Amino acid sequence: MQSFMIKGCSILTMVHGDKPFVGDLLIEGGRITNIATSIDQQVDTVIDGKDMVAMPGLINAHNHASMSLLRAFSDDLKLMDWLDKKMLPAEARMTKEDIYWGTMLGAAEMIASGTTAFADMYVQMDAVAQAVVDSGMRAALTRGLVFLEDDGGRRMIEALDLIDNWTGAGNGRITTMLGPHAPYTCPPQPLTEVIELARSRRIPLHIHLAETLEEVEKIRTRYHQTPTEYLHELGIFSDTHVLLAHAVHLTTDDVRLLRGMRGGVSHNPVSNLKLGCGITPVRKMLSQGVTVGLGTDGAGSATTLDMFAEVKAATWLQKLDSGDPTVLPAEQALRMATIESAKLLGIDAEVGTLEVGKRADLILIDLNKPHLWPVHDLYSLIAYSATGADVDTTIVNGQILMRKRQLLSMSWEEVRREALHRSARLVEGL
Ligand SMILES: N[C@@H](CCSC[C@H]1O[C@@H](n2cnc3c(=O)[nH]cnc32)[C@H](O)[C@@H]1O)C(=O)O
Ligand SMILES: [Zn+2]
Repeated sequence: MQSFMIKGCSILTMVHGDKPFVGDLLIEGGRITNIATSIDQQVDTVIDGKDMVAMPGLINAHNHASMSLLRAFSDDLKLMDWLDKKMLPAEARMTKEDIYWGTMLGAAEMIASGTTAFADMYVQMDAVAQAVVDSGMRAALTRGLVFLEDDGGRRMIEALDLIDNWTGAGNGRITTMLGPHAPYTCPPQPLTEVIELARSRRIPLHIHLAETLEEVEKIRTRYHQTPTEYLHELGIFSDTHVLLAHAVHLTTDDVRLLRGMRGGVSHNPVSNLKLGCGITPVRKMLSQGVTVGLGTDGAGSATTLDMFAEVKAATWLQKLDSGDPTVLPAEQALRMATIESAKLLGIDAEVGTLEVGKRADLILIDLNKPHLWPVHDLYSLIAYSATGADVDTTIVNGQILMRKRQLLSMSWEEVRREALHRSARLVEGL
């Protein structure tokens, strides 16, 4: 594995309390081995960090990467119409190869916009995992489990196959979870079985929660509970690491049920805004000590996987909701997109900050642009002015996946061609 040094860049470690400074970063054997104002050491490659900001790669805590094939195909619909009338019929046509190339398209977009790791819930997970290995990204993968009809246990078998066959693949870049899809697609009995299995095998869980008012009504009619109470009563928060996606419609009492939980919430503000879902009670969650990270959801709904957009939307929404521009300041919003999301994926010991000993998952942002000049407060500049297109270099596990905006782990021409003809077939007539 190559050793290399990034010289003379502004460094945002994203370690709480660290101040930005100009210095060098040394990467050897896939890990960060030194960070200092000046490092004198022979390396294979030196990257000039002039006008660059180095920071941890962004971590997308909730995605369905392969849905990138369905980007901009059915926007401006209600969530349940979008899902039932458009997504599910298109997804029913997806082959393993479609899902591989859809995930490659998602990975291309993520790498090109500075995301180094993501949590994904989908089907045909061998194809997703292979795309993660090939693209060089890091991912926490789940086979989504919908229990609306008897499938003879097929989905569960696939979920466990993913865990048995792919955990640790790609030099440890792949981790796995169990993914009961949502309270409205998982009745009590199978959901209890999944929770028990997760507890006994110490497997983390990934589940959608309380995304729409429609869901809240459905669960109230069926079980006379809120979606959060439903999960709580089945014991989901007692011992297991749980990644909750959305968690928009939570009462104050619901938020209290999350206190002390392992894992936390992936807040997906762009998707919530676009689908008109509501405003997630992020401030209440934070005040109860709940970990809140950021995610995009699939490009089929969010239409973009650019985590810089999530950072902006997250902080703006809380400022608007509270009428107080001091809440969720830039630095905190950026921490949500890095180390807090890393905690949700259970990989914060390895990534999420720039620290000696951690895996080298980092990005360089090019400041030599009119909208990123001059530099006063770097956190503000990155949170409020930068977009994914300003990322110059993306590194995962010490491997350079994009340099000077050229994707290196895949052929963009090939991904582009495959995505085009496959997506056309998926949506034909829908
Ligand atoms: N349909 C599969 C399970 C797939 S899990 C992932 C599912 O999540 C769906 N999905 C994507 N975004 C959202 C969302 O925001 N809320 C709810 N479901 C979503 C997506 O369309 C996909 O079908 C089965 O029956 O085996
Ligand atoms: Zn989702």
